[in-house]
Amino acid sequence: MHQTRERERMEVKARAPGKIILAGEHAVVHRSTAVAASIGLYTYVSLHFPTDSDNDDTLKLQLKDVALEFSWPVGRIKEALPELGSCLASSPTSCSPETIKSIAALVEEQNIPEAKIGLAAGVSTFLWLYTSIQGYKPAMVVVTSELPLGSGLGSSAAFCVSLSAALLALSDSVNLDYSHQGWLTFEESELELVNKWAFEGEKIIHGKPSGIDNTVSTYGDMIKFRSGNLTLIKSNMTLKMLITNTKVGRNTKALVASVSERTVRHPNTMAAVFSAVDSISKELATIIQSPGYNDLAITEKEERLEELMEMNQGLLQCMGVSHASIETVLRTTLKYKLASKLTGAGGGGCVLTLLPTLLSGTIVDKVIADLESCGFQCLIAGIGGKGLEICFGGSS
Ligand SMILES: Nc1ncnc2c1ncn2[C@@H]1O[C@H](COP(=O)(O)OP(=O)(O)O)[C@@H](O)[C@H]1O
Ligand SMILES: C[C@@](O)(CCOP(=O)(O)O)CC(=O)O
Ligand SMILES: [Mg+2]
Repeated sequence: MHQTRERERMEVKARAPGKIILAGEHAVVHRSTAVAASIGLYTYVSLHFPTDSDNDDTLKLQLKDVALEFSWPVGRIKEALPELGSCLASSPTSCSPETIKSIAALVEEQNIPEAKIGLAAGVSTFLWLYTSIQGYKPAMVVVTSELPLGSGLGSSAAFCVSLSAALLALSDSVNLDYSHQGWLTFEESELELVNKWAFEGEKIIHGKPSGIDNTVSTYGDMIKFRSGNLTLIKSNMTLKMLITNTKVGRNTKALVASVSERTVRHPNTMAAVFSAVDSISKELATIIQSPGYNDLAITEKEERLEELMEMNQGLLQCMGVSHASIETVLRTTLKYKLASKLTGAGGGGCVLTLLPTLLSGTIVDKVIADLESCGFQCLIAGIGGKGLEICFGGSS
């Protein structure tokens, strides 16, 4: 009882990282192996409940990056979603098609500008996760992100993971030390619960997610992932990747669906493509984990990785998810003998380029200048860092 009162006065902030997929995107949806690493760019979700004296009966959502604010009277949510609100936070369930429709009506009432309509899926996911975990309770939720949205760096998963974590942190389903100062990590069983809810959220945004993005965002580091199972990868080499954002917008759900449609049309051929990707991911994981004793061995490992990235890119092209802007990045980096592949869903979005250890800084600067002269945006992010963390603040 005391804990419940304490919780009501808390503010919680959760942060979850984005990711890069080193090999295996799309094929991982069709049960092939993929390798992903978290990156040092985060989405932050803060949550607090109004006090009785605030006399506020609305659920508010602020999406700072896109300058949008939403507000629903909790009575309206209860009326539209009477089947939710029983707060079974400890047992994640899927959102039924009927509930999706009712949620869509609540989102439509908010009149999202046409140019930002891609956000509707994120707002629907928010309403689903919020009501399932916290019920019909007034609150203020604020979201900010260092990740570009809809660019292949897993902003949707970072959103689902940080949101699920903040909601669970102030629920009965987890037992946390609210007096802890600074960032705190969840226990294994709590991470598992967050990851399951985040996966249910990703289903609303991706349609048919593999679960790799929410898993790497939850646990951090580098992982090998296949059919819902993860293996932690202990990297034995320093991997430096240049990330180029083509800034061509695209939508993961549509791209995942287009690969599935191609698979229905050419089942045997696509099975061979997915199987080749599976081998690429496994080989890539083996190389990253194998010891590299000296510069020669490291250069050899990097050359193998480059070849695998090129082969993976070719197979992604076979799946129909490359794009003219991605091809421009590939051509540009090839001028400097550097290998690249798209990362995430493709169709625009981000491209990875391996920067070998012995590559001079001058060349890196030249490639970046060349890519940026095409209108692209380059960044070098830390790979394989922390996963989900939370932090308490507020009036206690
Ligand atoms: N910070 C955020 N605020 C609001 N919605 C978000 C945020 N991050 C992600 N989303 C949702 O996720 C969608 C992008 O997901 P997706 O197409 O899978 O691309 P990616 O995961 O590569 O960024 C956005 O259109 C939006 O609906
Ligand atoms: C294409 C896919 O493999 C990764 C999608 O990543 P992103 O949403 O583009 O960051 C889909 C998935 O695994 O759920
Ligand atoms: Mg996504």
